[in-house]
Amino acid sequence: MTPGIIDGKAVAAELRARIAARVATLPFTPGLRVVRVGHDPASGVYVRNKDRAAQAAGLDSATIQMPDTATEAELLATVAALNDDPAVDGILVQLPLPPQIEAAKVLAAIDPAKDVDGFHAMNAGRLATGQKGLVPCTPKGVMHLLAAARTPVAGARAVVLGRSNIVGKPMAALLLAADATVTIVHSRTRDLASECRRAEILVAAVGRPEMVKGDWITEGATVIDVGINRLPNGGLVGDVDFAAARQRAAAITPVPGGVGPMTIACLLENTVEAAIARRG
Ligand SMILES: Nc1nc2c(c(=O)[nH]1)N[C@@H](CN(C=O)c1ccc(C(=O)N[C@@H](CCC(=O)O)C(=O)O)cc1)CN2
Repeated sequence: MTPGIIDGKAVAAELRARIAARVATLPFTPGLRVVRVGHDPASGVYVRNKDRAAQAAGLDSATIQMPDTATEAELLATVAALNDDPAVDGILVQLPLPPQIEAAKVLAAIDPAKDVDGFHAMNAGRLATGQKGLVPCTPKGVMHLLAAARTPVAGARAVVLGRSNIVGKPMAALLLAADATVTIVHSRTRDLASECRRAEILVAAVGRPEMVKGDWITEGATVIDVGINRLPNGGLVGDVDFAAARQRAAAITPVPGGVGPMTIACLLENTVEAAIARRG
């Protein structure tokens, strides 16, 4: 591992190996179903990678492909059938969905016990109130990366840039549960740069290419870049200006190869947790 660079691929590979070892000891095979609607190319890559990783870990995994023209009612009927299927422990509906389908309605229809994305309001509420539940994969992966980088979280000043239901809010809740002092900042925050400079842990999840500049980083901070932004030339960059930020950060995640691989590893972790909770 390059000093200061948090190798998400390596941490994810270790986690996937631990999960595979755990699955091998179970008296049942955890089942995962990923539902993809339409043909968004990036979603195609992510869904394929999820399926491969799940099968490699010994899960019973399959993708349900629905056409671009699928209606909300058809998707809800698919979710209902998966809710009722005893062989299925985890259900994930890949986002984004086509415009004719209201994502919130579909996510609310997933059985919270099978909601391996952790997006259902029941699981979000459990996380917010410190109860056990399924936790969204990307923020969960970030907590694993902080542990791997040996970044102390308890008592640390953590700043989360972004307030989405999928990353920003659950990220803040997890950091708070780990006793960090947490600030959420966003596009309407006054003087974002000064707020970020206060961070000992900075998590950028805003979806704007290289928005976080090198001089927003305090010397010795741990910087976690959740952004995956595709440039017109086909390259990928995060939300942080990596080259500049790494000069100041004690530890930083690259893009690609940082948080992304952890999202998939944590999906497997959630599926196994859901299976154990459901099947005893
Ligand atoms: N239902 C969900 N939909 C989406 C989620 C999610 O967690 N649940 N997150 C993203 C997409 N995503 C997983 O679904 C995801 C994105 C990126 C990666 C990843 O490993 N990225 C690589 C780069 C890959 C590339 O070249 O494009 C990396 O960062 O190294 C994994 C999963 C939106 N939808």
